[in-house]
Amino acid sequence: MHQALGPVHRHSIPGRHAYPEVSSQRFAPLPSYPEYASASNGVVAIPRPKPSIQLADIDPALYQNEATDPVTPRHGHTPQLVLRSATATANLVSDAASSSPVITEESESSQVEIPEPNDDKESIHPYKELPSGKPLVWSAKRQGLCEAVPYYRSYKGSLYPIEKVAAGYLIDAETDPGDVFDAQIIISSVGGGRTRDRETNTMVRLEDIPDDTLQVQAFKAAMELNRLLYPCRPPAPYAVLDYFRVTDLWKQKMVSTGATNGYVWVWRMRFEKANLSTPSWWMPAGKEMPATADLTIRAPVKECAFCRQATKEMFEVGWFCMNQHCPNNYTLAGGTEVDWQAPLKHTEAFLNERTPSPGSVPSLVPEMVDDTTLHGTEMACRRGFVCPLCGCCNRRIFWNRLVCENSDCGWERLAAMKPYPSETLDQENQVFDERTLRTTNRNDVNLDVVDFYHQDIHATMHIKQIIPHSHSIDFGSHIARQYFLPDAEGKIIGSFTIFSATKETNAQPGGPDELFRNLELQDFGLRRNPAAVAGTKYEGLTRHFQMNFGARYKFGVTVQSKGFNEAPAQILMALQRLIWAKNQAVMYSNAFIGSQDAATVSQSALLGDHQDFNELLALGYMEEDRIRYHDDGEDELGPIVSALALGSPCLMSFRPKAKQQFPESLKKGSQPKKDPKKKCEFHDVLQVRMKHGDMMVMAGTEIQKVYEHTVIPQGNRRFALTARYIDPTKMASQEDREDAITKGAVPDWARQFEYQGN
Ligand SMILES: O=C(O)CCC(=O)C(=O)O
Repeated sequence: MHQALGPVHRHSIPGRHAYPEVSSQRFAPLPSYPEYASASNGVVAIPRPKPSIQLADIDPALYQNEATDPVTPRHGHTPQLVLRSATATANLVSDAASSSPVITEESESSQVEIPEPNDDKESIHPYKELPSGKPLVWSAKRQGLCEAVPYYRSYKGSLYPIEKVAAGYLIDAETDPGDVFDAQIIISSVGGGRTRDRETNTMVRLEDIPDDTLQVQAFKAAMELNRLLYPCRPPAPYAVLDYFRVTDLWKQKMVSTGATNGYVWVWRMRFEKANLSTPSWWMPAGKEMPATADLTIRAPVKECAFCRQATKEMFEVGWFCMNQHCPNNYTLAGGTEVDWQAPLKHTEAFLNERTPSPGSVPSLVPEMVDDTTLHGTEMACRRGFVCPLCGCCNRRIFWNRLVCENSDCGWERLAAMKPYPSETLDQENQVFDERTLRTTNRNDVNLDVVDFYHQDIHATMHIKQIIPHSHSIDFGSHIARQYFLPDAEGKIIGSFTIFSATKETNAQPGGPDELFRNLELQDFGLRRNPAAVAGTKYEGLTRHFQMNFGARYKFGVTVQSKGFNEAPAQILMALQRLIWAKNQAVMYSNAFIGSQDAATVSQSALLGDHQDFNELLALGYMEEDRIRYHDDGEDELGPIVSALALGSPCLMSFRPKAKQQFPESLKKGSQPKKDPKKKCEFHDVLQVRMKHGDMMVMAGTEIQKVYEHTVIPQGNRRFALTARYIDPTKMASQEDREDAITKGAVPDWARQFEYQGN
């Protein structure tokens, strides 16, 4: 039986260990709140290794094509197209074979060496010649390419479309017979449609490339709009070739040993370099560059007598209709069937056709952002950049420095933060409030909280059937709302408490305002760290910046760490506030849980004596940064995690982990058919707004086992200072244990910051 609870009034702080008075709340039904994880778009990914570790805070864009999100062209660039990469030329047929681009020597634009790629390139092209030049823009990491250039932001798949028009293209690692890679012409197939053959370990085609794929449509659009297209290739794992245009797009029969009739229909395309008068760096030294383009050469176009469809004569065997649905397709003039099993060689006329210059061709090198009018955490600053010295595509790794990732280069520039204006923070809060209020009204959520305090739509959304118990506690300095989270059987496993600070609390000396204003301008070590496949070209950096203090916190990401005795005073001030919040949250949580029927409570929910925090992880978020669903459930962690929020507001959401047996009705969509092992995700059961100065406490080890949480900032500059206890006795080595004890000890001078909730 759960007891009925009466309202509590402001400024009533209950006595220690007494069961506090609490306010009961009505709960609204499951709201249809927005989903933040975007769905996959069905673009077929080029083959690549799976990340070796699964991590919650890896940049989500790595595993979903950014192009699936609504994309607006940035920097006002003409959409372009990119071609790729290390293995692309392995089987290029025809006259391109001996002249395919490979390793580079020196760039005209730079005296800095492009480092030797550390992937498989050399073993694939050992016989090929060095190229005559160097790319202006190149990248050792796919994430670097995607973050630094506006024309290729596709983390998955080979195509980068902008508003459904092909803008950048990565030449597929796999090739088809008839592919051409020349100084000015590239002929290739639309990506995707291949499957790995287990016996031969090669990629084979088993299915037609459908006409309505995103890729085919995007290339059609690019061709119709006469857009400039953009390929890229070795010598670096990713190297930008130049602007290209799609001149032809057609469907061709390709041999397939797996297909029932022995072939599949594949979309093919011909790219032509936009600026025909500039050298193509990827051509081997000594290879003659094409003479002035002859714009009069044209391959004849003929109409089929059966289907009336016009087809260009592009193969040496002669003209034939290429309409897949025409009864006369693949039949030569004399009635002989075209031998589609033999590689079809393109005619000289088709290869030598040239299109008149499009006029000015934009620069391949995006301009460095002029940040003089920015504050430093806006997206324009957060994006990567192309090194002005060596052309390397760089990710924004450090909070307030731009550093070229090419270790042979050394280019570096300070990117000092400017104070984030209070008015902008107010605006962010206002927008967030309005949005939340709309959702609140729409879903009739938590109205009693609004009514109760008449001032604060905290708009916590939760599902009444799942979280039936919550209460509010007024500390004067903070209003706390405490939610009791159950497991799938309904037993309480712990609590989540959010302490909302008043403006006066924030403004106190040593309070959140002062902490934020100090931390935002300091370099206290924040940086992004590899969260997946570190060291490879698929390495993914986290979507936020980290620095650890106190005992080392070992989770999937290796974060640099300093002892508390080396931490800035602001970190230790925050730590003391978090210790206060922890103690209050645990006291009230224990009081409520202790009052419940023992059968309805999990044993671990009631927390006995616990250690103070010995670790604090600082996270910095710039525009659009976030932390994905994850738990804080590492074995060495104590049962309580607490965080102080500074700066822009955020939304924190909890959902049961996919393996949990919560009601089916709580699931999003139905079981994925393609992958029966993949569990369906649950809806969020609790969403809480956290604003500047607020603190949250998660209490109970099982919470981390049953639920996962995500935090999505709603503005451009936010810090989260999250404290935990890391148990040295559970650490693997004596060295780690000693290190944790030394680094996790709070220095005596920090006792002056002890916080009493005032
Ligand atoms: O408040 C935040 O930004 C995220 C904190 C968090 O989820 C964590 O550190 O585990």
